[in-house]
Amino acid sequence: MEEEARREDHHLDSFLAWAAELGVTDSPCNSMSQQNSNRCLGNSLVVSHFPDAGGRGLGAARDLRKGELVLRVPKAALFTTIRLLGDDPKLSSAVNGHPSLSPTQRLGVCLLHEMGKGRDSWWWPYLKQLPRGYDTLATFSEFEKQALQVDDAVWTAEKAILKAKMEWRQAKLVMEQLQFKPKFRSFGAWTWVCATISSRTMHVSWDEAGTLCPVGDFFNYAAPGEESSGLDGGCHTSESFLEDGLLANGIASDQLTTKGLNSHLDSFVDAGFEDHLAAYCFYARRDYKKGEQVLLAYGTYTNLDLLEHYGFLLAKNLNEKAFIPLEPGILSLTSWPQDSIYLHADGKPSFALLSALRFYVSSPQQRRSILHLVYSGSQLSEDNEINASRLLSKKCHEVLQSLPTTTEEDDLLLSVIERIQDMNCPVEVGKLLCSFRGEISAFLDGHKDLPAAHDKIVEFLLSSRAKSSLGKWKLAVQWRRGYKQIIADCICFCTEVIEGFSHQNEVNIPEP
Ligand SMILES: C[S@@+](CC[C@H](N)C(=O)[O-])C[C@H]1O[C@@H](n2cnc3c(N)ncnc32)[C@H](O)[C@@H]1O
Repeated sequence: MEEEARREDHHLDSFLAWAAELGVTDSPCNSMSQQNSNRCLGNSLVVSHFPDAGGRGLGAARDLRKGELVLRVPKAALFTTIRLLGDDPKLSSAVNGHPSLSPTQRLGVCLLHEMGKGRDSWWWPYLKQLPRGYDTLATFSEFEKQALQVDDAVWTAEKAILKAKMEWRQAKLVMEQLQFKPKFRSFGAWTWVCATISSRTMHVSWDEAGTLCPVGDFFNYAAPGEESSGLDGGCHTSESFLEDGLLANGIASDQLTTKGLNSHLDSFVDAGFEDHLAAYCFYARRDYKKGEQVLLAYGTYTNLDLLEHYGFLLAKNLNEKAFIPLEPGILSLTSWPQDSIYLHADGKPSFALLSALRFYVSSPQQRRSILHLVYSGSQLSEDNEINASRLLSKKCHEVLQSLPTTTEEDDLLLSVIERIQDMNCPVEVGKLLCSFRGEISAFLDGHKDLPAAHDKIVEFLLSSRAKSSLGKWKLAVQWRRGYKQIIADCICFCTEVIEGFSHQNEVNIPEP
């Protein structure tokens, strides 16, 4: 174990030295300090481990101020399709010979081609830093997918898997033509490459697939808007650094100082490629104390989005939404787009959902005259509000009853999964297996090739294959647990609304 950690540290040091040679730096523009250093970090950022927020990430090497430029990754260090094809005429002619490939497929083929070169690749120090496995939905097995329980989520996973399979079949032709070794043209390799691209690329204007950005891709995620509830309260970030660069917002490089940026913070984006500096630039979204993790807002995502594209979810996600099945009658009466009809993270119905319910429970004779009130979000009457809340509560109860496990069962399951994940002693795993056979049986049934003997099952539960699957199973259970919590909170919200009206009526009853 120690030997492995030492090896990883050594690889990281070599990578940071390699990046420094390419001009990657966390020093201010025009600073000479980096010239004496064989590492690209240390002035503003350090690589650290944040077990509860993304694992490896970048911490503040000193106190940082909101808007400070904290990292520059020059174009020469960006892993893009154009660069890779430009460096390799054979690769270029093969990839360009398949014009139907999407930008992501093209980048995927380039990345697998480079991986296939192993140590001979110029990019090897960087490639060694990429994760070996991912937990994105496209990598979920049938069992892990079904563990999501909610139809919408299972379907999202199914679509992600089907998309990866389709893209792989198309890309396989060019990978065969380039004589990739079987390991690098397998479906497993393709899901790895898709997850790498989906979770690590950054937006550039010249390629829809984006760019891999060495060192820049060490930043972990915090949802946009969180910084305003943190230290400073005033910074509005735009949607995502995947979307827009600072210069796209019209800021010239000579303004790239904290002071210059502050006047532009209303349209603040924490990262983007800047033509003037020919570099990908990263900015502090808020003030940071030395040692704190410096985070980026990759975009505004629900937990299912995060799981699909990045393979993780947030315990507290203000952008979380829960969609509940509603009969077509409710949906067809309004013109709200379907994706605006959901429950917020705190269980309250979205504006569109509440309006749709108010309209649905109103009498057909009334509907024409109240339409403008419905669209403006007004309450229509006490009865209407109570009926809308009753209907929503009923729908939520139906959803919870239709799911195979309760939140309490999910909590127990999560604690069992965590205990197995933490164990490395066969005797302890054996005991846990005896105590929680019921909970674990679905997981074991999901691994069809497993021998029935107790000691073989224990051996399997301690294997890296089981650990990877346990990690995905846990994510699926955490996701459905969060979904059920929102539904339960919505039931409480509806009860409060209904009780609020009866309480008002009691107060208003005139004295006899
Ligand atoms: C761009 S990379 C960030 C660096 C990554 N931790 C690494 O070691 O290379 C994005 C990945 O980091 C992890 N990650 C980022 N932010 C996270 C967070 N807030 N919580 C958990 N995992 C996170 C996810 O695995 C995600 O796919």
